[in-house]
Amino acid sequence: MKPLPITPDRTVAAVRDQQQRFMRWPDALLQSRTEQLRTKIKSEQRHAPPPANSRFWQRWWQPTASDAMIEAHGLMAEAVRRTTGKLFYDVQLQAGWILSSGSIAEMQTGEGKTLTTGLPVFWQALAGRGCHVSTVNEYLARRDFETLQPSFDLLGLTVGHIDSKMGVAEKQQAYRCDITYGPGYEFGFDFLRDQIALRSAPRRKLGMEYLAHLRGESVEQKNALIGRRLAFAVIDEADSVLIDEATTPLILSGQETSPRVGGSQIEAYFAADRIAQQLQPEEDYRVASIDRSIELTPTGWFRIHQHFAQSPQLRLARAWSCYVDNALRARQILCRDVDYVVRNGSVEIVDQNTGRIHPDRSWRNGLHQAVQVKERVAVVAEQQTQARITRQRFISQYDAICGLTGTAQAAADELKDFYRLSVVSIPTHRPCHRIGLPSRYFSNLRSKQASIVAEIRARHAHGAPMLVGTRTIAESRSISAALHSCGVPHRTLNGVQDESEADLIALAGQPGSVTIATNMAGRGTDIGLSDASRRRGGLHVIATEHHPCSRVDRQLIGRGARQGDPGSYQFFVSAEDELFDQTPQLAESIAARCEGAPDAQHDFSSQITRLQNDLEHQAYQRRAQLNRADQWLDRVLETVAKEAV
Ligand SMILES: Nc1ncnc2c1ncn2[C@@H]1O[C@H](COP(=O)(O)OP(=O)(O)OP(=O)(O)O)[C@@H](O)[C@H]1O
Repeated sequence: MKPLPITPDRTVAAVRDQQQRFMRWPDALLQSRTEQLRTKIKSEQRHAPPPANSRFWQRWWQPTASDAMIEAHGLMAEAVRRTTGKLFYDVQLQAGWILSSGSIAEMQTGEGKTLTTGLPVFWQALAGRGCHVSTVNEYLARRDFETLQPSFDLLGLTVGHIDSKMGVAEKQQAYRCDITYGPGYEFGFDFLRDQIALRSAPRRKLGMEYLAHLRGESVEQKNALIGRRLAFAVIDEADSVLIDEATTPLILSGQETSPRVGGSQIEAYFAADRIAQQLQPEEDYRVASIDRSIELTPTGWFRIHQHFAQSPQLRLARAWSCYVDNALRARQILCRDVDYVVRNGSVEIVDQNTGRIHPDRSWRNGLHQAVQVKERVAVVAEQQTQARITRQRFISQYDAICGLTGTAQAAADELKDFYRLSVVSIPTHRPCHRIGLPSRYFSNLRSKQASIVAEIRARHAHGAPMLVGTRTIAESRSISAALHSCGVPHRTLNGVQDESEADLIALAGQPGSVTIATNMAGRGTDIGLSDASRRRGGLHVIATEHHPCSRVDRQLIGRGARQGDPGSYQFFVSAEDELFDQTPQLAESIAARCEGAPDAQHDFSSQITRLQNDLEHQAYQRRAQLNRADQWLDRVLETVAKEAV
């Protein structure tokens, strides 16, 4: 599909004209018009030239931009109006056009991306090849699905939703729909599950596929696959998925069926934990500040092997130093209520990007077991990796994608280089009234937290709703405990709370409401304000530290002052924040200037921006390296395939 010339005004006017026309039509007529469009697009598809064999997107037929696209957008806009009572803003129609043209639309936080996705999704779903709406978590997948399901129903399209707790049959049903909502990682895991099924399925004899077709059986049913061909995806929070998580692999594990070393393996984890507690930092091992990797010194190396020689009964599945490395990582690097939580007698990983807890995930190669030993919970068998894929590589399996986010421009070059996607910025619907208060700096964490609590108490007295964004669960707990002790009522959203996420968010915009939240309330969370809250200045966001990536900071402050509402934010920074781990000079300078005078007017914002830029550049280089490795792998696979022919 060729990118369309962007003529926002003409496009918006044309879609509005179509919608005006449809406003007079009864529901049944909208449905039959959808059916006609679907037939037209399918016939175009049948007569399209064969696929070009390129690696990236748009290698298969895509519906071309035409009057049909304008009409489809008009139909969807009208269906949304009838089912939600909301009339698309001009900026949403513009963004819809950009998305249907296969680009990334940068819409500021709170501008209504959920409804906007309906436009490209409806358009692409007409081709009947399945369209995925990929969100960053299950809560958003369900919320967005429930928001737009009535509109798609009205137009006669089928729509489903997947989550990690569903069984195969339920998922298959959702995947057979025209549109499927789900968290991006779950689409990836299902893809891996299908790859495994395909690998182990017996090869069919020539003609069997056709016979199955004549019997009315679909190939997917025959193979008991979960999903189907990856045709088109709309990626919500595109920068998080395509950039921040690009190098995080999706790993599908299965329980180890034949443990290689039996019960003495468990003893090895414990022995490694014992020696790890005896090793001395700097003398026996060093922790690298850049990637937090652990390196044993020659003395440490000697000590661990001396220890091993005294335990002849230990039988190992890997080198002894790996056990000790895991035990050191578990003790020195991974922190409870930061990297993981301990719940119901098991260790559950916290996703650092989303703040969500994933009970079904585990660290590999014995690290998870080392953490279980440290926490003295039951040690479970190691799991074998069955299949893995990087997110970057998984996304490249789609024929075409488009995406939305509030923070894409900063990553525009990378999106172009790696994914061949252009970024188009969409203006805001109403002017933004967000007020940024000067950051406050402290020499240590203790004085920072005391000031945060004092600030919350003072603001609470005036009744403005507040969102306090913390980096870790531990910090959310610590601020919560401090507020308890001074009698400030509040709620906590950190993945281990008892209340439902939706209920907490529904209350967060009420006057006087104080919500302490980890990254769970970062991207996508929509905090609705009451009129009384607007009169008190809207939502005030307190960010308890800077994230290494400035886009994550912008997402957090973007929870307030949405769509022209009032709102404000302020950062609290301490010299002991994790951000400064790699720049001790900056930490020392903040500590020295703030010592004894925490509220003096200091400004380190330009140094912090520079530091964030440096860290983002380092992360970019890691992703570029992975991308090169992926391209190399593709070339190898292509060569192997050619030689096989
Ligand atoms: N056309 C519209 N008319 C009225 N309200 C709208 C319209 N579009 C969206 N909204 C409302 O605006 C709010 C924000 O929408 P939404 O959560 O989709 O924003 P977002 O851009 O996805 O935010 P974020 O960047 O935080 O993910 C919601 O309450 C939604 O119902």
